[in-house]
Amino acid sequence: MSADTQKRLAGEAAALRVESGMIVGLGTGSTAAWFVKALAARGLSGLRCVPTSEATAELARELGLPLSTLEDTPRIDLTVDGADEVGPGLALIKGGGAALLREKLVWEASSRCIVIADKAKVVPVLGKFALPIEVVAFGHKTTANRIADVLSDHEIAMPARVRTAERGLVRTDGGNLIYDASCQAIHNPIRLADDLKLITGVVEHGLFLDLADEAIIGTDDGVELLTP
Ligand SMILES: O=C[C@H](O)[C@H](O)[C@H](O)COP(=O)(O)O
Repeated sequence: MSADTQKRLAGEAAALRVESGMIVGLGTGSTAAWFVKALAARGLSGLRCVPTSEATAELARELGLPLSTLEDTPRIDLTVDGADEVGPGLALIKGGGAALLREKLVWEASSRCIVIADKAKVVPVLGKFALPIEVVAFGHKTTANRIADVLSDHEIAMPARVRTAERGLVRTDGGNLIYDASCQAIHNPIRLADDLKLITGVVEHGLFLDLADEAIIGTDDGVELLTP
């Protein structure tokens, strides 16, 4: 079974957790898109959906899901979102699609968060997937030097690299830049998360710790449920 089919199964299973009248946080990425499609197909009444990116907002709009904002609906009942890695205790790396800041704001405003992923995303130790770090553009090279110092304190030798695409530096929906830190193994995610947050110029990082209440993992045999 392909990774995409596993993502679809996870997205469809998560859509069944949504009830009419809920305020729902919509994640970003290819897995979250399956959830958005499955949710729209259910045709539930009274939903209000808070998207975590412009891309998700556009998809939800096309599918006729009623959109809201964190300003208008600051308390969210349930958020469903993908992840780049799902580690022990449902510690996550997110931000491969550069949406980590809005995602974290929506996750933290949610009573319940479900992460959905294909089986290959489940890892024994976080860090094979490069950790995204969102940085303000002003002085970003100076900020990158400070990030390198923190990484080196964590025995991570490779400095983080600014994310680029065909048209130059990748900008987030908020206009910031992304640095990707190739960590290989993050032995103390809590301390790394704290240390990165202390750097002026770092807006957010992709470590989502203690936020996911449940994981729905698509596998070749259906879905597997994980709890922290
Ligand atoms: O910024 C993007 C998000 O954190 C995504 O949820 C994450 O990158 C997973 O994306 P995908 O489902 O496409 O693998």
